[in-house]
Amino acid sequence: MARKKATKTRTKKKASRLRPSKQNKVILGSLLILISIALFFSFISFYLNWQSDQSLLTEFADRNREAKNLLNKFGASVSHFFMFKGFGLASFILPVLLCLSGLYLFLGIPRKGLTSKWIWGLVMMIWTSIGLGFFAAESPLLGGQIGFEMNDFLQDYIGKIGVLLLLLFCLVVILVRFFNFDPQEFARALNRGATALVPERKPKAVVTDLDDTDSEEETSNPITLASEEAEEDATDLYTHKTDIPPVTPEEPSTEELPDTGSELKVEVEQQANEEEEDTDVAAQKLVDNFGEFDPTLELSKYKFPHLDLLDTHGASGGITINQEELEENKDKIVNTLKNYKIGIAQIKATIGPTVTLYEIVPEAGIRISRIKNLEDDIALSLAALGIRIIAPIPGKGTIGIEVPNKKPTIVSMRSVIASKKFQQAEMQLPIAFGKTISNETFVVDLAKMPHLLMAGATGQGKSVGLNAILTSLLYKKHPAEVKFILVDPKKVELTLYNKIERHFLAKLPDTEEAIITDNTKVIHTLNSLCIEMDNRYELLKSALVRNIAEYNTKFKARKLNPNEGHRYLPYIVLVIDEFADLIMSAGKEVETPIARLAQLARAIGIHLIIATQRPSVNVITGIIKANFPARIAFRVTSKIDSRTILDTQGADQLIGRGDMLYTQGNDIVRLQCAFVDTPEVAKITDYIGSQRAYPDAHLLPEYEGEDSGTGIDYSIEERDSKFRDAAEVVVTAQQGSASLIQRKLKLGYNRAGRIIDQLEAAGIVGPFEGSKARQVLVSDLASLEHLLNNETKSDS
Ligand SMILES: Nc1ncnc2c1ncn2[C@@H]1O[C@H](COP(=O)(O)OP(=O)(O)OP(=O)(O)O)[C@@H](O)[C@H]1O
Repeated sequence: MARKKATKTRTKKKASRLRPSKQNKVILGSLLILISIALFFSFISFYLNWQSDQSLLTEFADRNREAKNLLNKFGASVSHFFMFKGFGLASFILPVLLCLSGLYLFLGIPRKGLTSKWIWGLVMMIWTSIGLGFFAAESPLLGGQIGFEMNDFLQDYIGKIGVLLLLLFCLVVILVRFFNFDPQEFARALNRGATALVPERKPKAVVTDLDDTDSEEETSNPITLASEEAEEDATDLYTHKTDIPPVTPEEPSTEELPDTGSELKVEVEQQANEEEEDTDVAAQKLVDNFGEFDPTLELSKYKFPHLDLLDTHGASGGITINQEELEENKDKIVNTLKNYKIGIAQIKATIGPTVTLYEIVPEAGIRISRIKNLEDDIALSLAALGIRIIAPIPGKGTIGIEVPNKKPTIVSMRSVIASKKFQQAEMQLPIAFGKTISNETFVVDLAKMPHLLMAGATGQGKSVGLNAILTSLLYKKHPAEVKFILVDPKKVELTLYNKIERHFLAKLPDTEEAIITDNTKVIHTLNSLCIEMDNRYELLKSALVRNIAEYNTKFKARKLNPNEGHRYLPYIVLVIDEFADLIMSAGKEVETPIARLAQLARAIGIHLIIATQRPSVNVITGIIKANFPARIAFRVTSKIDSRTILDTQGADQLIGRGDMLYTQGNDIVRLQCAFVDTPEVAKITDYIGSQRAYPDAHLLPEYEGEDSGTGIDYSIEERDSKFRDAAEVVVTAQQGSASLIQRKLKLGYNRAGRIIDQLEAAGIVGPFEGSKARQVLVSDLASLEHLLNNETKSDS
């Protein structure tokens, strides 16, 4: 054992001895620089004295003879070898290369790229030597013996013109590959005209910019310069940065920027750049060779559904204005308010598809609460259902009274999909919900919501709303970009989407149907989604990005290696149609994973849409509500239900048939949901389903059912006093084993086993997996804290 160690250290020592130390690099570097200087001078003096020194070449050992070369006999011999026998004038490239290598070593510059400089240097040496041999065949000293002989050799085979063409071709290769010469850029520069090429101009611009020494200007300088000159000229950036200090002292206002600070900044930036450079260059090469990664390539012929699959539902597009109705309602409002001694200074109407908004400005001195209290009286005098009073309208100094139209206009899905707003939406997951009260198409991004809670009494338009969401996404997204998980306990609402299983749906491995209709499968799917979420977080972490959009951009730019597990991540949208049914029968088993997903899944592209008929507190629990800021309320039957879903009343005053309120945290917007009928959905799914598909639905990670463990249901009070400590140990170590808890907390085996069961019941560790340690379902301490806090809140 000891001997092994000794040999190991010996080999290590050997290896480090072979690698030149810092001092040795300086010594070697200076030696190379000095040799290059010696060669340079001896080459120069060779041209002046070669004739007189020629006779000495054979008498190198004779100490009495002296050469005229600056480096005496050594200089004369070496120069003769390189200049006369070798490459002629092109030999000057050699000291340049040696000097460059010396400087790299001396200054400790990373040797990346030096080899290619040597290769290109040698290529240029040969090319110049042949070129000079060709053009100046009568003075052999210019091309050297190699140039002359190679010329001779080539001419024997391809003739003079052949050699000339070959030389020209090599010149192009050198210019393009080594000097990055771009003929198009050159042509553009010529086009810019002579004025742009006035030599004084560019440096002047740099100086004025630098004079400003504004931090923003500093960063913008290299960009403008880089685009005008060479794009990847990193040294340029460096030089401009170091140029800054000499200019700044003249400006009194920039004194607070000390020299050392700016120097430090340059160093740090350079290091970061260098690290990234490697992957960036490799990725750029891949992109150059294969183009950006295209996730849609597998189904590249996929055709998006077209507008004709949707119906107009008799709506011509605009809304018909009934002038009489308008006047009548206005008079009624004014008279009712007059009866209560409320004067109106101004009244204005905005006509929407289902309701008309009358905006009134009361006379000075009238209290808003008085109008609000008259809601029922106004409704009575207008003899209409669904009157809603908004006092005041946020952002405006007016009071709004919404009165339903006698003849509502259907907002067809076709009209919202065709709208410019939806077509041009630059959103990750655009959804066209319908139209606002002022008849504008309302488009929101599901990715920003990031989860949606939808409630409404039966028959008020929930299923149509869900179809509108799914249709919006089907019209905008390629099958590679988004996947749906559909939970449909009623078994009839979402069955049509079965046809697009292999295009757009995701499911658990080894399951027949992608659309989930029974509760155990829902629990498994939710837990599998949690695993997918953790996997995605791992991927994001290793890619050093914060969200799915950045991750996918990086993946498309080929900066992430698929061999390391990276893959293009589609968005996943989980739709649960009847949540009440689910939570009533499965309780915590459903609530816990949903809460976890809702809390954590936003950044990694998993979004939840939950719809329920019964928006009571035992269905929409505190923990769920807290994590679903975006909510939609269709008509509900009581004010309490409206409060549960929206935190305010209003949903009880809606008129049904797609009339809805939408909130994303602050304001509440009244919308008319777009109408998409079942035959239209059938047409869309048929259209998509008939196209070429993936071999299978998108597969979610496997989840081992915890059938044996479902009986464990510890309440919070029953938990062990060391429960929290144990949870922290398990999450920190990311290892769910009883023996770990036993060791760390010094507990007996039975107690540790009990705690593990409690951790499982709390959703912190996964189920028992035989000999393997249990999977830890919480990724870090912050998430654990969050989970436990929410648990206590929802319990109280
Ligand atoms: N946006 C809309 N525009 C016009 N009519 C609508 C709209 N939404 C719903 N309706 C009408 O209301 C009926 C019921 O809608 P829907 O099936 O969506 O209700 P639901 O809330 O899902 O009911 P349940 O909970 O019983 O399934 C539809 O058949 C349709 O006639």
